[in-house]
Amino acid sequence: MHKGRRSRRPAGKGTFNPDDTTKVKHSKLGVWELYEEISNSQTFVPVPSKFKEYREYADGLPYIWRMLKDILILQDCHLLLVLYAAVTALSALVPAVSLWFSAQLLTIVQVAVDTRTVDKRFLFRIAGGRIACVLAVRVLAHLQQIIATPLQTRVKRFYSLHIFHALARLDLPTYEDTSVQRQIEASYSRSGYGPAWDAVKTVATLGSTVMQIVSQLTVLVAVLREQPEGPLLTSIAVVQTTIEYLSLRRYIVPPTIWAATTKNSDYVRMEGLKRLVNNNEHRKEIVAGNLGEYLTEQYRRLSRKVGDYAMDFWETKRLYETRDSLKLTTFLHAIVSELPLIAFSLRAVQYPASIPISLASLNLLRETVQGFTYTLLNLLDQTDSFGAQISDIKKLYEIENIPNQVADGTEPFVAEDDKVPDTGISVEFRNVSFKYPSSDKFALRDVSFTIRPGQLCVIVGSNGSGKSTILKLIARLYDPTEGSIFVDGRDIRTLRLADLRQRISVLFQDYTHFPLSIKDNIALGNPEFANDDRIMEAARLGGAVDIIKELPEGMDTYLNRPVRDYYAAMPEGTKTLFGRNVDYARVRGAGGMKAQNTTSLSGGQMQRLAVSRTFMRSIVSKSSEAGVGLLLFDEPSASLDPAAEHDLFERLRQLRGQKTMLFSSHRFGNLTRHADLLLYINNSVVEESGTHEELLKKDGQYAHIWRLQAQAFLS
Ligand SMILES: Nc1ncnc2c1ncn2[C@@H]1O[C@H](COP(=O)(O)OP(=O)(O)OP(=O)(O)O)[C@@H](O)[C@H]1O
Repeated sequence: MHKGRRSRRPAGKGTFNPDDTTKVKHSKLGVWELYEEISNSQTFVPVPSKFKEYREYADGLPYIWRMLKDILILQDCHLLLVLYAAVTALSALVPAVSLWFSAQLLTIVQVAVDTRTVDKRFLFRIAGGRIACVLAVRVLAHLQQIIATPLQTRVKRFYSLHIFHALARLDLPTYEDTSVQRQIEASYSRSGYGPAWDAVKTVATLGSTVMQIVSQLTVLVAVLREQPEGPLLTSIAVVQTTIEYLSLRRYIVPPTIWAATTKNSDYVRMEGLKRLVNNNEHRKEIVAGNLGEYLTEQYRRLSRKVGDYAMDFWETKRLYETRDSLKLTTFLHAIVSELPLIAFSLRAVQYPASIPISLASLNLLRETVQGFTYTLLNLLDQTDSFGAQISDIKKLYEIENIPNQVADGTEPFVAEDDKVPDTGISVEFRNVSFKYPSSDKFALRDVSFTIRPGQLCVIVGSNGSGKSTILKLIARLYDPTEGSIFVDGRDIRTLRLADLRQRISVLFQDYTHFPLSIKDNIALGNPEFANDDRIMEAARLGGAVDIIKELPEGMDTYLNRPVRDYYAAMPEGTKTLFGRNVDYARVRGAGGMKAQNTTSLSGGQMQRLAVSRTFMRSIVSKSSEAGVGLLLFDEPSASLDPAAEHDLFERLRQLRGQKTMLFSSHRFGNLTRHADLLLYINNSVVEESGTHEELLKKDGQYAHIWRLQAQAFLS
């Protein structure tokens, strides 16, 4: 992501269509195509166009108030905040004091011209005062930093927790919703300290800028009033300030909405080749395929073809900006900024007696105008970004209230008297159809079936037929588009989600390995119930004990360490560091480098760990803690070898007791023969259902595929 200025307006509504030439300006920068929204605010109309924006921000103000209240109750933050405000206010006053000293110097010069005498003590006092001002700026800036550090860390910690909680509670369709994703994104600011701290800083800077302007203006008016050329000086100051502001603004304001892409296939290919040789993942193929020379030749050819424009977007943009800066307007600006000097020279010719004082006034004026321009510019800039920040803060607080799309039910669904039910849970699908939120296609169409308590049901079907979807709907990750699902005769939409999920255990086909230790990965199957012995038992049942023993840190091993090691300039002989392999490709890339942080296991080994987690949840907890009555397994044996698969099914059968079990599989055999109910699903529809024998007798698709697989096995 671009580290420069952020676009200062919050993302608006509507869409950005690069092909719409009425609204979007297209330019070509080297290999890049830049599309910029033609925005009215580009033509400088600051005040009226901003009113609408400000009104929008106004409804974010209550959130700022809430933020301040939240920050004030954090440990010591009220004191720190008061100190921070005090130091900021003091720093804001320094320029005016410094200006006042400059004016005093002017008076001394004036007196000297008139009387040919200098009050030396007064002069030293003033000079001392100016030096003190310079020192004060440094000291105050340092103090501000010292106070800000603990403050920003605490604010950041507080809001990290806030965001964590807001995210952890989101359900799947809500989390996948792009508008929700955008809202989440806004709650992280580019500065890295979160929108809350950014806003605090902006409020402080805004206040200090206003103070600076008012105090400087007061001093300036007081000083210039006593000058014979007062009105002339003031008008020149205003003109010059405006010109400077406008010319600076031209460079500072980026178009609000823009996009850049490259359609240069040679450049894209070049970048692809670069990644290919830089990434360890592909090294095996490069070496085995003897691709080194070929790749270099390709790269050389492309590099020659694309030429000097083979630059990333920001480099290209900088290049073009440098060229733009040579425009006529920049020359004009340079000339205009010389005007005061010319005006005063002419004046001096006219009234030679006023030369020293005019020059001194001119100097004072120039110094002030400079400071003034930047302060003013800052103020306008800050009100802009402050508006955007208000809306970010609003989003930050609103993520707490994002409603989950799968609405919670109200009825309890726990075992009566906290006892584990002896029998499993029954499941019924009644005319269920379902489309994923992001898709127009039905993943399930009019599916109806009933699994009685304690039955073993296997759903078979080809890839993409809808097997996993059935399991996801039972766990209420999504709600059916049409029809209803019942567990123990009760509509799952009426049941409390936490209760429902507590009584179901699911092993997903696309299970993921959490970036935590193996121990945590297993324990999270049922964290409240977990202890070392139970985790070990779950690992044994999942067939993962041998794999874990092989690992350097056993149960405490992180397969994906979420925190990277950083190192630089390692001698080439250092193969491992902190027990992990040193990644030289990354060391080469930059100074301090993130290190390789994965320990690889095979697909089957990973699956055993995932199965152990499921055992932790469903089987180990035979006592009342979990009360699981329904086990859902989505292709649990897909990556297991036949012996491991056989063992797994044996253990599952022995341990499941009376619980209802539902498997999805596209392998026929071991499991399907033992099933009480088989559902053969094809193209989103349940086409056949019954026991293995019944379906063989029926001689339909199931029988056909069964015979195909049996033949393959026998031949
Ligand atoms: N998150 C999703 N968003 C949109 N479409 C999806 C999503 N997940 C699955 N689908 C689509 O829904 C249909 C059914 O998918 P499902 O995962 O239930 O099939 P499956 O029978 O389990 O397949 P496999 O044997 O490959 O696991 C497929 O067409 C798939 O592309």
